[in-house]
Amino acid sequence: MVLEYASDDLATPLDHAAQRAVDRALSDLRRGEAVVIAGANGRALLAMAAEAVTTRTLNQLAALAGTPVALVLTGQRGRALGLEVPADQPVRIDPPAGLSADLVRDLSDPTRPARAGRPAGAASLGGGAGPEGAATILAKIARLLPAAIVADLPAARGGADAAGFARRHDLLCVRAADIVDYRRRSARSLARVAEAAVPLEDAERTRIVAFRPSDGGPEHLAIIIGDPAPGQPVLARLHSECFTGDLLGSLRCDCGPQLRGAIREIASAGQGIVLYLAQEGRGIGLMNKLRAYRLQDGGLDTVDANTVLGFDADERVYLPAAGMLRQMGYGQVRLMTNNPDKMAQLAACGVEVVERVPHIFPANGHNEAYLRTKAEKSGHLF
Ligand SMILES: Nc1nc2c(ncn2[C@@H]2O[C@H](COP(=O)(O)OP(=O)(O)OP(=O)(O)O)[C@@H](O)[C@H]2O)c(=O)[nH]1
Ligand SMILES: [Zn+2]
Repeated sequence: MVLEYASDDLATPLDHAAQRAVDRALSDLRRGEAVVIAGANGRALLAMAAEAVTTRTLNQLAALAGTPVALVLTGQRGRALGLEVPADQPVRIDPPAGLSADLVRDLSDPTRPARAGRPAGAASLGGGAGPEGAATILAKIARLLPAAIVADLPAARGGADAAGFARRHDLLCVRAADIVDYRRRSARSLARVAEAAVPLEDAERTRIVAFRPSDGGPEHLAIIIGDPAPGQPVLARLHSECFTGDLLGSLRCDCGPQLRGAIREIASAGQGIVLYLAQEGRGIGLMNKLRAYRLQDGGLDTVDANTVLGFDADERVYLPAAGMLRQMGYGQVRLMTNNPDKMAQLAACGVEVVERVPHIFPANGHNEAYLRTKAEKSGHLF
């Protein structure tokens, strides 16, 4: 997922109302409630997270909209179900026999015991995301399975005035375009909120600077070791949160050694920065990462497990990282990574990568296949 830095990003004022609407919609979605998503040309949908659906809420949604409910999946999930559809376009499934809560769960969650077959009534939605695509993006940002139940809101029912319909039924109305823009805007609203010295076992001269977006989105940390000079290339590690590896010492990945190793290496170089980014599970969230592990235990590799769940192989965005570095005065980095995509994305977000510093740790008896897949499929340079 590439979200490029746009040169007018810092100049245009943040649309707080748009960000607030998306943020509130995220929380409604996570509670299993419906939201109204307004697209272009007066099209509007009622949407609900597939993961939270029950027979009762499915029926409520259909009654409220007065139209049949459909399931929206990502193209990745559609392909995993045997549909010949583009991976990057949403798929809408209107089964002729209707949808039950069990069918919704089986089609959207590959960790369920019942293996879903190829669904009937599926159509790929080309030509941009539209409100259906926005519904899957909303589910992703909410760290849910990337699937939604939707029902068209006909004009006669209030679809032409989606905001009015939402108000009458005590629902939130959010614009599809604002959902699509949410992460880019959120990164732009990051501000330093707290800072303290935190001497570490391996790096005593360490400060932690905490960043928070003004829209209630995820908070990220800069771990600053020594006194790296602003305006000069800084030795930096962009570390994606990994609860299992960083905190518990999980042997399924290489994150624990990479985090501690980066701190040690930067301390011995004298100065540098570790950004600790809230993008657990390559951006799919911890719950979904555990689902991906489950699929890996069934034989899939780390990339296929993500796509079978309906995600891209890597859902991370680096705008927050770039924004933090730039706010602290660092426009150039010597990046500790084996991942060429990380370098390209940081560069696309306006931070120059002047050098790649390899960041390789030995396999541990459990993560050989994981590391091999990163090299073979994700282009990691080991
Ligand atoms: N979805 C998913 N995420 C994983 C899996 N294993 C580890 N992760 C996550 O992957 C991220 C670790 O990636 P990083 O080490 O930052 O980056 P990288 O792409 O490996 O590149 P490097 O900079 O070379 O380390 C963390 O967010 C982990 O939680 C997995 O099997 N599935
Ligand atoms: Zn990990």
